[in-house]
Amino acid sequence: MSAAPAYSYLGPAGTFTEAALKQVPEAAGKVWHPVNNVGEALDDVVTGRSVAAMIAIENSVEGGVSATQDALANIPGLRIIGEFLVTVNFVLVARPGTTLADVKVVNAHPVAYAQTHLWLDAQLPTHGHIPAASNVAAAASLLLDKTADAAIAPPGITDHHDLVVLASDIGDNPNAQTRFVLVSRTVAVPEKTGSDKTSIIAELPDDRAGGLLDMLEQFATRGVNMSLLESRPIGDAMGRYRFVIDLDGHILDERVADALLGLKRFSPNVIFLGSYPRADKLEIEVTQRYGDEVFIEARDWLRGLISGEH
Ligand SMILES: O=C(O)C(=O)Cc1ccccc1
Repeated sequence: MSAAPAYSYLGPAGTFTEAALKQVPEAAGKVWHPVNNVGEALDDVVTGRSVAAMIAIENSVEGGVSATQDALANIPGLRIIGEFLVTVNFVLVARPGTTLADVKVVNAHPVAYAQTHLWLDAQLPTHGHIPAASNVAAAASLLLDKTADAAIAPPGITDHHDLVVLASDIGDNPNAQTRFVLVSRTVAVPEKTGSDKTSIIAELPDDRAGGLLDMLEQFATRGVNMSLLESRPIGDAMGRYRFVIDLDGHILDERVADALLGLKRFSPNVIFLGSYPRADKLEIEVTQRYGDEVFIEARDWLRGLISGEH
């Protein structure tokens, strides 16, 4: 383990991931490791090179970041300890002297590319695409070789590199946001704050009618709202999927704990990724029927019946 606590993030400096890490007060003044991909970031956490890694997990335009969801499903011993939102917009940059008419090939991170395709299709209908490891790596590549003529990058990129902006605000959705999570090694869950989220990944026991409904019912009957439900192929055979789920609430909320117990009773694999404070600070309100007291009273009632107290 490294001497000073370090934090890993998708680099180089200037990425949206770095902007997310800047929102973490505990990371201020610590060593920050720029890495090339999610796997490397999580490997730093597993090996203890870093205490935590910031990784993109979902964006408001494209949905879940599949590389992140798959890595969290496959690497044991990790916990999400926080989430952070970054508003993302993009510029098209090029080497000085390039004009928009010169652009034949665009270097871009696949997620950024997917979020700018309306603009690209309209303005550069015949362009080619070279994928990059990050938004800043895309821009930096322009100064390394001439395989691409332009790159999609965060607006602040010209502070880091001698490039010119050919077009600004090229994102398809001006309000696009990306959700990042801070991931550490498995730790005890933090206290609940009243504004929490719980992330899990679960598999179904077999391929029979109503299996997914069985899973969803665990949450519905306990008043637990889902804010994300996505399927990802397990990868071992065609047609086998796991479900990536975000729940409103904390594992220390009785209704969430009870729903997880219900799920665990029939799912062959429930991965608990963590309960952590929400980025949107939304207070989770539940009707009295799903409050902690009602679950506790019901358990006491059952104990009373068994012990003969009432
Ligand atoms: O953090 C970055 O800048 C990245 O390259 C990943 C990314 C890509 C697109 C939107 C948000 C994050």
